[in-house]
Amino acid sequence: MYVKICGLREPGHVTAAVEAGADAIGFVLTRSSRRVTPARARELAEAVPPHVLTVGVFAGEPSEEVRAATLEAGLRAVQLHGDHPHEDFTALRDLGVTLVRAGAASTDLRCGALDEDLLIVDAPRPGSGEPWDWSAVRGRPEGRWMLAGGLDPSNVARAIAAARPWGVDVSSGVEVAPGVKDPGLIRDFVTAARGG
Ligand SMILES: O=C(O)c1ccccc1NCC(=O)[C@H](O)[C@H](O)COP(=O)(O)O
Repeated sequence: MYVKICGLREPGHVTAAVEAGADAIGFVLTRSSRRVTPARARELAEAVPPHVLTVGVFAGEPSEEVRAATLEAGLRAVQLHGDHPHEDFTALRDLGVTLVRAGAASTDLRCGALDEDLLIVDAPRPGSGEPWDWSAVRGRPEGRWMLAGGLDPSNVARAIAAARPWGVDVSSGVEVAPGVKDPGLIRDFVTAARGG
């Protein structure tokens, strides 16, 4: 099970995610209480080993802004939320990073439909921690897709059983306060996602 921990802001939490065995870690570079600057994302990402994907999270910014922030932060992946058109993915392809499309269950559920490499099927309000009916997408998404939205260590196994995703993505569910991650919850989430 591929596991992404999103919205990291502190070096100790990045270390906790890497040591717990996360496959990807996300830095929010869009409007959010979890937002970090590209310079801060670079500092945080510098200690991350090459096998872990470092992801910049965006929502609605023009592709030139996404490109500039991704290069400044030195990240290995771009995650676009919202109604980004196909052209935005095409425009970012030459960056040579992994392209991730994120949207609610009402969007096109075929991974690669907009030439993205990975798909995240999320709650209507990304990063809100609000659970939704994960079983509603069971059997519908195609390709490499992650389930997100309201997951936490106590429900992630049930969510996986309900939706049968390729991977999972979490932010609020490993926090003790809005925007404040907890190393123990990060470890518990990764363990639970992998059936431990
Ligand atoms: O996390 C945010 O604040 C955020 C803001 C705007 C766009 C995307 C955002 N997060 C994207 C993520 O990948 C989250 O991990 C995902 O939406 C799940 O969030 P949660 O329900 O809090 O676990």
